[in-house]
Amino acid sequence: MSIDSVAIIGLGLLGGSIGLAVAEHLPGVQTRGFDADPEVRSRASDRALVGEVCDDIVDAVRGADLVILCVPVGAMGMAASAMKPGLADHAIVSDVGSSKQGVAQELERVLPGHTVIPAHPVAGTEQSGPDAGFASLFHQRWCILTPPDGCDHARLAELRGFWEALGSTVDIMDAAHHDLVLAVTSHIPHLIAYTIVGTASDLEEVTRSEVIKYSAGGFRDFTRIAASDPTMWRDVFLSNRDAVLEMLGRFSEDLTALQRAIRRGDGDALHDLFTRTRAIRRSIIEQGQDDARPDFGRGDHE
Ligand SMILES: NC(=O)c1ccc[n+]([C@@H]2O[C@H](COP(=O)([O-])OP(=O)(O)OC[C@H]3O[C@@H](n4cnc5c(N)ncnc54)[C@H](O)[C@@H]3O)[C@@H](O)[C@H]2O)c1
Ligand SMILES: O=C(O)C(=O)C[C@]1(C(=O)O)C=C[C@@H](O)C=C1
Repeated sequence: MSIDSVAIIGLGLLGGSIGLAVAEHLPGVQTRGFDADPEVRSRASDRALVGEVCDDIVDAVRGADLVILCVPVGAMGMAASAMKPGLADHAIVSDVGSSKQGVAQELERVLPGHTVIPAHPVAGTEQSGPDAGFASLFHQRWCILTPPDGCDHARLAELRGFWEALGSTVDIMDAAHHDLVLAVTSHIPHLIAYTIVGTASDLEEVTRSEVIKYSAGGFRDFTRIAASDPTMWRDVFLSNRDAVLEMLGRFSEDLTALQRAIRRGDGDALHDLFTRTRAIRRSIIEQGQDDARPDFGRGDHE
């Protein structure tokens, strides 16, 4: 079996980028797409995000070898259920959701007997919608596959090959482990950004518009992350609740330790931590994992 046709459900940042990346890297592969929002469908047609934009989800998935759900994690089950009547028996059903355990359970429940292989391309921006997608989003980025126990090796290899063709490096992981790792590396950083920007805007009453006016450096970076899509992130925190709460407990303890170091004037503790974290940043850059987005750092990203 090979992947000759792909159906993309949800034509926003992720879905649109997959469509454009397939056109660029796998020109022989047909793409069809569907989005629940008619305005998104219209814009997706204008931008030719997929070969054919369908007005009906069942038509979009009919006969497709691979179906990729690119909707918020809270909408995965509903989309899977709606597309079910058109789904071919041989199709691989995958997704791009930012959390994996809940999505996997939902897809297995709705589509028993189908080949479900959840995935998470660890690639994105704070932008969303059909105008946000670009073909190189997955270049030099990880894509984590979380196959269920007993997953067919050949089907897994097909999905791996698909993501590698789009420029990603693929890793295989258990869904629970994925959710714990991503809670630390992605979900809690977003929560911190939402918090700091929210706190600053609450303070604005007191400091007038100074918070916005002087937000040139660190705070500005936080505002980029805090501009991320509210629906997507609401769903991520609801679906990855246990891992996020576990890691948040750990984070709060570390924050309290820092608070104590500042109160006690313990400069060594502060300096030690900041030295350790600077080394981590440097090792990320040395491994060539710095931001690969095409417009990042050019100043027109925001
Ligand atoms: N944004 C990121 O940085 C990023 C990165 C990796 C993974 N993800 C994951 O990718 C998924 C999509 O995120 P995005 O950033 O592309 O969001 P987006 O808002 O840009 O696009 C999502 C699209 O899904 C559509 N949609 C919602 N419910 C639907 C349904 N039931 N049927 C059909 N269409 C429906 C919406 O109309 C919207 O156009 C999410 O699960 C998210 O967790 C996002
Ligand atoms: O770079 C960003 O703006 C992102 O937020 C991308 C990011 C991340 O946290 O790394 C966000 C959510 C994902 O599921 C994967 C990638």
